[in-house]
Amino acid sequence: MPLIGAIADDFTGATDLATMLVSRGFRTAVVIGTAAPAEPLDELDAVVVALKSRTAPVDDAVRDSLAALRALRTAGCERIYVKYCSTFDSTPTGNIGPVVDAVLDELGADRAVVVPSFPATGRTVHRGHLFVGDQPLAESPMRDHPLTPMRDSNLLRLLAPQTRRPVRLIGHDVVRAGADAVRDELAGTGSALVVVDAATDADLKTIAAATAEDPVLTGGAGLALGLTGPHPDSARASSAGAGPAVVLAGSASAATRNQVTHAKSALPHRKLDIAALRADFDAAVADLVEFARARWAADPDLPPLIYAVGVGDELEAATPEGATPAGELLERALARCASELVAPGARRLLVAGGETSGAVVLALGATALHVGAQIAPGVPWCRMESHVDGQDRPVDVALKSGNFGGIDIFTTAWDALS
Ligand SMILES: Nc1ncnc2c1ncn2[C@@H]1O[C@H](COP(=O)(O)OP(=O)(O)O)[C@@H](O)[C@H]1O
Ligand SMILES: O=C(O)[C@@H](O)C(=O)COP(=O)(O)O
Repeated sequence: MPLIGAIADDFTGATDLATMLVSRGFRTAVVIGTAAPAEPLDELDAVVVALKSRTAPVDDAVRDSLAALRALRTAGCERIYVKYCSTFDSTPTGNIGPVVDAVLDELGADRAVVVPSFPATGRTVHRGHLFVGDQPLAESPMRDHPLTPMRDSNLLRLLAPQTRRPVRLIGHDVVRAGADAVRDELAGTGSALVVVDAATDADLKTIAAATAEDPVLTGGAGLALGLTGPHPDSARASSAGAGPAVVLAGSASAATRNQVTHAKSALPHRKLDIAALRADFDAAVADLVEFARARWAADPDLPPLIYAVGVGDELEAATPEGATPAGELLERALARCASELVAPGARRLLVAGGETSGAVVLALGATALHVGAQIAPGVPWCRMESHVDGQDRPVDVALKSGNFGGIDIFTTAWDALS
């Protein structure tokens, strides 16, 4: 029976956590929504449920998370890991606090640690303040995220309006005193969500050791660094990696913009045109699909890049009266491009952005992702079975979190497949 059941609030987050769990010795399945894993449960040590709940209305996020929780419990998962973004992406009305509260209530538990820290990707927490590299969260590019602008760096202040429980802090002084000190401090907190400082991998291991008996863990993927599964050699082989490739970049995050701008000098590229999509969605998508197919014909080795924004491009400031919001329109467009490109041959897709990845994978009708080779911290290749136009086709996908990956990831990620 799986030991760990995880509920991830977006698809990039799900594969981020899954690749960490695999590296820590857990044979891990990623399932979409409440789909059952394809593997027999006795061959799994962890199941990660990928939801598209990060920016959903709070009631929907809680409902979907509880459905995932019940499915995981039915599958035999003993501990629950609530995975949210390492930059704590959420709004004042949710969804991190309400989902964690609902999971704790359902399990009859009263407390959970809150650990977004992931030093390998530059996220650290000091006195409850979240840093992205050297910048406090609210001074980082996450300040201007189109869906979840983060305007405060203090996790206690961010979480307080989202939860019914008191929010407390365990600082570095206690963490550096070791797992017993953290465990003692936690024992005295009563019912609470407890933000724990962590700036290094060693801190994450201390917190994981201190919470080894906790039924609920919450955090980014970093906290899983402190978990140890029973199968150290559980990494799966990558797929054959054959077939036409495409990059679909819907993220507006700073790292993705830089990656887009960098890749434009090497890859054939097209920018999504919001006005054209609003004027005639089908025609605008057909144009993008035709572009990609023509580029494959001209040079099968170069993946075309279809993207939303590069460095210096503006986000749409306000949605025109009665129109579909740009974010939703762009997600739908990239999802449709994905299904219309898989049908005629695309077998390798690199998708940038959590919401975008959710839209793409759902449009491709997949029910599970099988984690393969890692491209960068938090970004693995995954194998999935797509179901488009009544046909099943194997596809390799990499779901890249907006802010993850090196500058050249759109041109070099393919090497990890061969
Ligand atoms: N030019 C733009 N104007 C408005 N929204 C945009 C623009 N470009 C991208 N977006 C939207 O921003 C959101 C980015 O979210 P997501 O895909 O989760 O990326 P990230 O992982 O960087 O958060 C998506 O909904 C996307 O459609
Ligand atoms: O924890 C993280 O940073 C990622 O796993 C993640 O959730 C990123 O979200 P997006 O940037 O929206 O892809």
